[in-house]
Amino acid sequence: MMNSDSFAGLGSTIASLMLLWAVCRQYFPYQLENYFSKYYTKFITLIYPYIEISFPEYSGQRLKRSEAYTAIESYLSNTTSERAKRLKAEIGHDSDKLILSMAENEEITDEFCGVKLWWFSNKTSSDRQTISFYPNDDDKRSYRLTFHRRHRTMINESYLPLVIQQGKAIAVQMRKRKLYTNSSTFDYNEFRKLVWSHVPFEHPATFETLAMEPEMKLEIIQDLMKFSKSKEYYAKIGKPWKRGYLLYGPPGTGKSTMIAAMANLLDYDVYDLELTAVKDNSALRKLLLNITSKSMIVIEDIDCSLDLTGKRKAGENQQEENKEEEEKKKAAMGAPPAGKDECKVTLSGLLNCIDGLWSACGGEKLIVFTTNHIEKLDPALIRRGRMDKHIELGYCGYEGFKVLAKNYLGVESHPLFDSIQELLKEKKMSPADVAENLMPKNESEDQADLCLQSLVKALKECKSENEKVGEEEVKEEENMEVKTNEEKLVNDVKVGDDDAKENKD
Ligand SMILES: Nc1ncnc2c1ncn2[C@@H]1O[C@H](COP(=O)(O)OP(=O)(O)OP(=O)(O)O)[C@@H](O)[C@H]1O
Ligand SMILES: [Mg+2]
Repeated sequence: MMNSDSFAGLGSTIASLMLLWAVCRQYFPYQLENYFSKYYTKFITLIYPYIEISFPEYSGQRLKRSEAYTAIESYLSNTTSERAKRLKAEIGHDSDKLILSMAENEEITDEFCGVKLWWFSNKTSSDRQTISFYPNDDDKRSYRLTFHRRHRTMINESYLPLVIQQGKAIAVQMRKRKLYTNSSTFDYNEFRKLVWSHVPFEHPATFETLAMEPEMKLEIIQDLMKFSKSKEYYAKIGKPWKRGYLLYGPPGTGKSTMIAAMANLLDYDVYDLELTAVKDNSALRKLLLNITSKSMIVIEDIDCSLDLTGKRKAGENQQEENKEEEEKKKAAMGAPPAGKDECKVTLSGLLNCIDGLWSACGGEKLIVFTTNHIEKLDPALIRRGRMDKHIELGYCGYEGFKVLAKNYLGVESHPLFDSIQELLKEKKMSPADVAENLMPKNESEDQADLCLQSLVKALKECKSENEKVGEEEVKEEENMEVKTNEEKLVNDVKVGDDDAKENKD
């Protein structure tokens, strides 16, 4: 086997030959050029007995990172630390250990069954000048494997499958769970472009610390565990391996906390999708394609994220017309056109991503929506099959209170528990408010007594369900009244406009 020096020597000889050929070829007629080109390739193959395989990070339209590249990256990060001379360092899974991996444009050797191989981490940068705080999107990375052609079969059939398999296993081992968010980065060409950025996922919530009825908790845990073990089942019934959860209920009832508990239970990454920051349906598709397996896609407050309901309602045309008229008026006054940067994700685009053909990409994943107003959502968005499980998170019950008392005060029984149980039957307080009352205010010893007393006081002052329902009805009536008045006003203005037009005619 050649050593590194002779390998480099051979490389430079070939480079010189190629240069010579490039200079000479312009003096040949094309028939001769074809002839020589054929023999030139044969000649190079004859004297250069090595095979090179390239594994680019992205291929085609850069839609999805190559799985082979990711696996090789993990494999090499494990094997390179002793061999490479230039390394990059990153904090590892438990945040106190550095993981070293091969730097860009660095070469290392590996050995398999006595055969020597070379791995080269290649990075080419675009010549385009961009001003950005983020890594250049046009950098092209790849790994190149070089080996002697006599080992072709062994490398293809044994070594590469082993590298991929070991790489995947290492990736799972070293995996540090992440919380992703879609933020926009400046891009010279497209002006705005979306990428996922991430931080380590460190939310400590678990189902144990979650305040809710024990039967409901158990049912959700069982459902999640069953889902995570059902790869074959989903394949058998011909369904993508995904499950939709809709969490709904008043503010502070634990929807976001439950998402964290679900992610911690299943050991999933969380992709917090901010729909309003997504440019259009194809940007959404691209984002979702870059979500890996074992992930949760979360859209919080889906009713506020987009006007997903309004698009289908009658009267939409009227609204659009009004909008257009307003725009025209603004333009006449010299104002810049609005909505240039507006989010154009549509309901059908979102539905398509949730369970269209694209939804099968990426494997095991949960899609979770949260809302305070389930009644505002389009039925198509939350129908069973799309959002398979609807979970209502309600006001704090006695069982939930007991969990919170144990979490916050470390008490499992207390003389005040009975009166709290009675009060919780009629008063409607969110777990967030209960938790706030149970939070020790200082470090004195009788904190449990004080906190429970303060909770009893707060519960007595809190409104009962009937009062709350009555209040909501009044609010709704008020809203309706405001709406009707607004509509009347718009109509009056329109009628006035029409009259003026007619008079003019
Ligand atoms: N069921 C619960 N179990 C334990 N803690 C809870 C629960 N509900 C709320 N909390 C506490 O209250 C805080 C707020 O809860 P959370 O953010 O999960 O509510 P939410 O339902 O997502 O509210 P919103 O609808 O306003 O987003 C949390 O930090 C958590 O400490
Ligand atoms: Mg929330």
